[in-house]
Amino acid sequence: MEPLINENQIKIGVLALQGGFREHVNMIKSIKHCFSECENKFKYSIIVEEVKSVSDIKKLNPHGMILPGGESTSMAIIASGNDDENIFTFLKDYLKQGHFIWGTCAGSIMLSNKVDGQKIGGQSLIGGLDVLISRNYFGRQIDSFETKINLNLKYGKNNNNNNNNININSVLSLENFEAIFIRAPAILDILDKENVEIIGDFIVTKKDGTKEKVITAVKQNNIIASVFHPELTNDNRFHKYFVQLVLNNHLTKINI
Ligand SMILES: NC(=O)CC[C@H](N)C(=O)O
Repeated sequence: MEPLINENQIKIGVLALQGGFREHVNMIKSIKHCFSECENKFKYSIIVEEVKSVSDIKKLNPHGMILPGGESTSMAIIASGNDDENIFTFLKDYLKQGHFIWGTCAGSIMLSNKVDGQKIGGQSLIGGLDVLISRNYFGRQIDSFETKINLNLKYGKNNNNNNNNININSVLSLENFEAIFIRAPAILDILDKENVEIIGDFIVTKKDGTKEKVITAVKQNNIIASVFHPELTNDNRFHKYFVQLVLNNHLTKINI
């Protein structure tokens, strides 16, 4: 018998090769439901699963994916050592199909087109995000820190369907968001100024007392990157924002 398919579901896959994937799964689980912003509000339940291989991803068929923090070099090695298809290659295609991917910390490095401080000999990347990222900008593990930052989470310009009532220009402003930086990267340069939107930055006081503005979160169409770890706090608003983006994108695709 065919399994019953619940149409009102949004499925999120969390890449579980290495690093802080469980925390993301728990954060998404804490959301439970999201709602379409169309005239007839539909309630969607949220399914989240760890995925370790291309066949896991194909089986789940997620509407959106999260790449956790950890160690981007280790994840690249694990991804290429699998007998299965290479996950990074698969995720490049997944992005091209217009699905959303959110990378946190190591995840944001893997999504970047240009990486400063790569391991010797280079490291394989998924790419797609047109920024220059510095892999260990804030130093070593011992230099990890927490701070409050402001975020302006944008719903974006990648919506060409006017039939739904999603307000694509709306911005969710989060003040004093607890941001945890662990061997964190920083986005040093935006290479495609037209398409990459800055959704988070803050002023760092460097060891010599000078101040510098660093970019901590960006959006480029269906790619979200944050260099800090919202999954390690008790605040699920960034995760809610991501789920809402994924749902809006899904509604655009099915033309609601
Ligand atoms: N917490 C993290 O994800 C650190 C990322 C690490 N700097 C890397 O290169 O992968």
